[in-house]
Amino acid sequence: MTEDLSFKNRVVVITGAGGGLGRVYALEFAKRGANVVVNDLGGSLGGQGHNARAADVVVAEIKDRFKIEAAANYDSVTDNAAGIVQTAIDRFGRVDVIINNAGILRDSSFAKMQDAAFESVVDVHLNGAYKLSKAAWPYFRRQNFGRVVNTCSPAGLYGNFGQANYSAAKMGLVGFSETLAKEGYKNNINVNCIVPLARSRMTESIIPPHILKNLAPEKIAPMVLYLCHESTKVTNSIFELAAGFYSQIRWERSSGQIFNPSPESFTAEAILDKWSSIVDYTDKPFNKVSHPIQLSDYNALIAKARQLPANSQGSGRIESLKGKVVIVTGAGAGLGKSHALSFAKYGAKVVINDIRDPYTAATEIQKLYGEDSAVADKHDVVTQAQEIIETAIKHYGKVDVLINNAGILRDRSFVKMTDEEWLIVLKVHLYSTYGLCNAVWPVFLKQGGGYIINTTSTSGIYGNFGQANYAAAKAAILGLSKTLALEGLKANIKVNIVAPHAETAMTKTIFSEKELGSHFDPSQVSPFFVLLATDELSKKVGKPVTGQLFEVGGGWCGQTRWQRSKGVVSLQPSPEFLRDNWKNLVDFRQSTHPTSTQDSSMSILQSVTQATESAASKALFKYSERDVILYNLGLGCTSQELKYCYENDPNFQVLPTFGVIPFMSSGNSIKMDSLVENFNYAFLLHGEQYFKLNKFPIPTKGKLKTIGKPIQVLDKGGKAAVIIGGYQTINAETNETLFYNEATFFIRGAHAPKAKQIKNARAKFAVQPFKAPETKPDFEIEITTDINQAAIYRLSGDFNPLHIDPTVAKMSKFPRPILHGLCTLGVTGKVLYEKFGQFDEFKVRFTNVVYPGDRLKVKAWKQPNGVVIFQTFDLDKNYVVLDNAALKLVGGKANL
Ligand SMILES: CCCCCCC[C@@H](O)CC(=O)SCCNC(=O)CCNC(=O)[C@H](O)C(C)(C)COP(=O)(O)OP(=O)(O)OC[C@H]1O[C@@H](n2cnc3c(N)ncnc32)[C@H](O)[C@@H]1OP(=O)(O)O
Repeated sequence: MTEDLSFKNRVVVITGAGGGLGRVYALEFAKRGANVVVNDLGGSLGGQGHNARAADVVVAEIKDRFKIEAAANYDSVTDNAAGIVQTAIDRFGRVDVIINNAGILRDSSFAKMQDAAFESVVDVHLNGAYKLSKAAWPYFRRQNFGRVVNTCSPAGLYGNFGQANYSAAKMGLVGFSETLAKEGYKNNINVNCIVPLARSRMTESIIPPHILKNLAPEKIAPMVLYLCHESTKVTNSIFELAAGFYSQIRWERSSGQIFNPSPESFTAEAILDKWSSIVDYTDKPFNKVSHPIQLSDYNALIAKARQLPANSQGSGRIESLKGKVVIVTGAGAGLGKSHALSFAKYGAKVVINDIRDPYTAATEIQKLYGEDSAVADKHDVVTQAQEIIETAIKHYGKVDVLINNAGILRDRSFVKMTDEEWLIVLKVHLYSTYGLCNAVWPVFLKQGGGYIINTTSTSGIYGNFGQANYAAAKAAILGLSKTLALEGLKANIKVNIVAPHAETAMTKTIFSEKELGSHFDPSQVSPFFVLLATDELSKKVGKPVTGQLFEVGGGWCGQTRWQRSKGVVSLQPSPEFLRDNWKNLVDFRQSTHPTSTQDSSMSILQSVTQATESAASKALFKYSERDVILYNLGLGCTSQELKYCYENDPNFQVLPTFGVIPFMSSGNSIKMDSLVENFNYAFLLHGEQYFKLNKFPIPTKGKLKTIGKPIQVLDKGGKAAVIIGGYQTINAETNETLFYNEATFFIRGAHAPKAKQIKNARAKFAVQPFKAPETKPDFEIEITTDINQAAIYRLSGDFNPLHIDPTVAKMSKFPRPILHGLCTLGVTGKVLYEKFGQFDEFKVRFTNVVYPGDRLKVKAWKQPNGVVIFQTFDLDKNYVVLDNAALKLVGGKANL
């Protein structure tokens, strides 16, 4: 199919269209025949100022280039969203598409975040999108057609340091969109979310320039156009995209664990005992792993749960809550009261906050657990967060745990929802959660840690008819919490999120007839909250449990995470490309589970780099004397060594380790991301290298071709996956084989499932063990690497930013850029070649990281049959960096 998707006679409203993404969308829609309302307030990135020019310039450009009418609008989405839609109606008589794109940033660490920075960002992104959608909705319903694209961000899905406000707003848009999609379905109103990473005013300040250059807004527009076309049926979906990479992202819910729900044995200890099963994503007899758009079938789960015998309590007792101070908001009744009672049972002191009656619950707890066990607090969570924290400090001198539980419902279909109903629900759930977290944060920082458990809802995760306000607020809490978890990690503050399923006064209106009275009791939820606030949980898991989302109720406990399709890449994308490749785009068979903004962004950019390189690798590897000199310089050769640096020297030559260079340009004939799960280029390290030279000296120029294939794919206990590629390099003109390489890549955090593991035969020398003897070496030499060594070496073809870019190095968990493994190999190879002469086989294991500037010591031991075992040691770091290493001299002769 090649036919162009036309937008003739369609009217498209785009907010923030004076520049960046919005402008490119506007131009693309207009190019395809749409009348566009270019809305731009003309404000600065921080949201101040007013300047009509930005929208005018785009309108003029549209008219000039495409000879079609467009209209400028300068209203703010927060103050007059209806005015923006009105411009469409006044100028073009209808509105078909709205793109909620306008945004501002007010980044700051959570410790320093001001209320105004939180509120203004939520206001523009979330409330603005609500108001514009609300204004367009009646038109969409009447004409039985509408398309909405809301702009989310990786910061919303995964959290991002310094962006608590932005994460909340952007994730809020996900819950909001899911709800609108459900409500709009029967009127042919499609609502989707895009999660772009694009070059814009916003990203320019936070993404390194070499990455930015791939992030053109032109690569995002095709998806927006495709989603808005009348022939596109896609709705209620989320798409992550950048730089020509397009994928779908959806929720994945673990099969979880069922327990007998009766309070006698459904305890925090019982849950702790089965923790690994709760976070296990394999099918179980009672439940399958799922990719839902709604809550679990709790009726079926509780029916099965009730059949179970009493739960095992395991061997671990929970002691860490004794004397801890726990604030529970909305604790006068329902879930909050149940949480408070559960904490008190474990020896904690509870602050019972409730705006109506905190006293009855507090008295009940005091009667059970003593006068000092509870204190009532009647402050308003929306306006008196600070006072609530102070109640705890005044009575108990500290706060250890904050449970944000207070909530209200104002359910109403979107078409009827009033602005008051929207705002009050956001205030009670989202603004109060923010406010309380913000008020307790300095207390936790001072105390050296703390626990926050925020309450979300399945409506927030999946959206729910009639709950646009509640879904938006609860999803926003999710985004907020993910950022808090990231920011809190170093300070020992753990933040988790639970979507409870329980029948309370608040939820009475939304439970179906069938469910009411089926005893989804709060006691089936509270032990889970208790466990999340214990030290025992992280101790058992072996790392901090934080930033996680759980669904709990009726005796069932599960975890929910993001799953991303493998996606498709196009270097010259178009809406038609997406239409024609849609099946592949939404194919989840080779999915990943990104967990952080860095993780997600790096793997996207890697997919694009691979595709680019793969296109390039179809070409020849051509090299000249210039490339030879550059390679030799990259290994530290100097102008004192003319045979390596001057093409007219009679002995001009390339060092023999050049045999590892040509294969790098074809490395992407092996698609690493499809061989292992959770592949992330940022966590790839070169593990080992073997090569064989069939021709020496190596010609100083040539045209070569390399064909690579995976020969082994291994799993290292879930901690890493290893891919070993075999690469044959031939002279493209004579077909003569020049080199054979086996490269081992060690990918931290990846996993090779059984079905994908391969174990084909390897070269004999490559797998032979070569332990460094304990005897005195036959040869040793010190080499000082240059501080610029990686900067020069990369020009020979390995442009992995890990070796030059401090930001990428940090993402990969190194303090600064590291040296290429093959550079350490080459530096070592040079001194051994000069000492022992020509070799034809060579292998090493990279055992530790070398930093440019490090001093190295190479030691070598001559063996029978012309083998030389060697080892390279980093004198600055005091560790071995090349081990299990040997070379085989040509003809078995050594120059010793
Ligand atoms: C062609 C196109 C693609 C181009 C890509 C270009 C990529 C380059 O730009 C990237 C680079 O140059 S990175 C720089 C060079 N490499 C390094 O610095 C890595 C140094 N090594 C390490 O840090 C650790 O050894 C480390 C982290 C690798 C392993 O350490 P640990 O996690 O402590 O492992 P350990 O517990 O000791 O062992 C676990 C299992 O893994 C095996 N193993 C260990 N080191 C290995 C290594 N270096 N290579 C391969 N396998 C290795 C162990 O044998 C063990 O396996 P098993 O469990 O089966 O016994």
